[in-house]
Amino acid sequence: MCSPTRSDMTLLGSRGPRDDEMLTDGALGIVRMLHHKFDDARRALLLARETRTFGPDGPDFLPETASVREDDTWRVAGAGPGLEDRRVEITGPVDRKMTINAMNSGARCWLADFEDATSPTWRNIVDGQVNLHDAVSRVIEHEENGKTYRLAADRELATIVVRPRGLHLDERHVRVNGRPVSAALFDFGVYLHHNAHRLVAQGLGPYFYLPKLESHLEARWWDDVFTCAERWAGLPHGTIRATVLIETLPAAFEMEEILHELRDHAAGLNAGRWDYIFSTIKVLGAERDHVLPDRTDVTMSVPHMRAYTELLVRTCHRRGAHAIGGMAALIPGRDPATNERAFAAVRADKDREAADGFDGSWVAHPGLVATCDDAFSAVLGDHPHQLDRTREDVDVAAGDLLATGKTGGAVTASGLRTNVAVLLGYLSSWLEGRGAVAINGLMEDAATAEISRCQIWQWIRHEVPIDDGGVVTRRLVGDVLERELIPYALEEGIGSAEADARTSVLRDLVVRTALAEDLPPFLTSIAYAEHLVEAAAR
Ligand SMILES: CC(=O)SCCNC(=O)CCNC(=O)[C@H](O)C(C)(C)COP(=O)(O)OP(=O)(O)OC[C@H]1O[C@@H](n2cnc3c(N)ncnc32)[C@H](O)[C@@H]1OP(=O)(O)O
Ligand SMILES: O=CC(=O)O
Ligand SMILES: [Mg+2]
Repeated sequence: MCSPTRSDMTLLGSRGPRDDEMLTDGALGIVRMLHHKFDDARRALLLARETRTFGPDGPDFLPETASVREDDTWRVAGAGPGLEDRRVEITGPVDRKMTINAMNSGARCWLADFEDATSPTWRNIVDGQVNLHDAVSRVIEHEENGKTYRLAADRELATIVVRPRGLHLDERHVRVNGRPVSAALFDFGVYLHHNAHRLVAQGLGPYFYLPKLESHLEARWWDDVFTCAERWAGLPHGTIRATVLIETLPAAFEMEEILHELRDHAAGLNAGRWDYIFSTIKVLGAERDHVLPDRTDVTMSVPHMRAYTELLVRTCHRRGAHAIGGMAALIPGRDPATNERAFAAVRADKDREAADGFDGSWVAHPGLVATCDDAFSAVLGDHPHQLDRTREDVDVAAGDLLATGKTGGAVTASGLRTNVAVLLGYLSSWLEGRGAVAINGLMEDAATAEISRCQIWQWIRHEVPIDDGGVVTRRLVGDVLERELIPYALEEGIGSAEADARTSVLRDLVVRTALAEDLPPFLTSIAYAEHLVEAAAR
């Protein structure tokens, strides 16, 4: 095991008032140890993602792991204490006010998000750890607009499930021998160090959501990380519990294997629908037969999305794991009529999931907790889950997961304009440090922005005809982009240096990530390196 001294470690980010409490020798010691033990393997896994190829029809179930799928005898560890009933989970960034609001929301769990909902500025990341530590210690407070926020004494608080950043992201403000550490290991290690023992003493545990996995080998990597971190921290094996997001197309073909690799630590799987659509376009996008219509037409009831969620429930329940549903993006706002439609749409989404056998689901806003709770309670009653519904009726073949051609819908001029507008709106907010934002009554985050970007790329690549008689070309998108940039220029003052600077950053990011010949794997990797990293860490 590596020594906890950290003479080879450098911190390059700005200092906040409470950093000394978070960036302690103990916290950095575990990050450094994990870096030495696991970062080469992480980089090898990322390389394997780049070089992985699929057959002409796309991914398939792996022949070499058939025995894992066929073996009926193994089960996962399942829910840890405090995770037995997950009928409603709220998600959100680790911002101080939202931490308190999420904990108090009445949801059973809170997905505390360093990933899709967080813009990973160094300050957001370290302050997020401060907020989590204060929340776990039950001392968190916040003042805003004359209101004091504190944890409710009169109701059960949400169980915290932390989502570290994905394997593809570096944390450039922390270096070991000059090399950035993995953002995932940083988020995981610092949280575990500061909170695991206190959580266990509270009758809970260190719980994690694992985002954007692409193979069971990545699950094996995480399992090794957990086992090593448990030993380092003096926690019994299996104290850590993970819920894996099945949110990439290749992972949908390896759900069983992912659970098997993590079986001593696995609590469940989640149907991360937005990244799943993004990944589907990324993996199949070069094939004309797989062109997807406007985002609004890629609903959860189209055949390939349905196959994915049905298989997820069946796989989970066969192995004793919770199946957690995904995010309906509609959120309440100020207009009562719009709200009524949003509540009805979210209710229908949660009703469908509950009827399909999911054990709980996600909401993006405290105003939707009751809607999700009602939908699941109507099916679960007093039972904490429905693991006994084994869904043996489900029979999903590879072709069902790849049946994008049966999606229906259309590519429209309005869908194209929306994709450009959402991408700009999201990027603009992300660059200012907000990783989730409401646009036109919908929650937008890194995953939904990725869909917009990839759809633009896919439609250009295939010169897809649109409803106004035209065809999507780079030139057409360029025109739409210039029109959609006007509000940003107006905000700064047309012709001003600020307007030029803002629009040129946004334009450049869209051009390089959506209009490029080859689709870059992640928008956030490019934008992070160029725009979020503080000067000292570039
Ligand atoms: C694809 C995926 O990965 S989904 C998961 C990742 N995405 C997310 O987690 C998004 C979560 N949702 C959000 O971040 C927010 O709801 C947003 C940004 C979309 C909208 O936030 P706002 O514009 O602040 O909404 P709104 O003004 O209606 O909020 C009302 C109150 O609810 C709070 N609130 C809203 N959403 C949340 C949330 N998810 N968690 C906790 N509190 C919340 C606000 O802080 C505000 O509190 P206040 O009244 O005390 O000031
Ligand atoms: O993380 C969730 C998703 O839908 O993406
Ligand atoms: Mg996601």
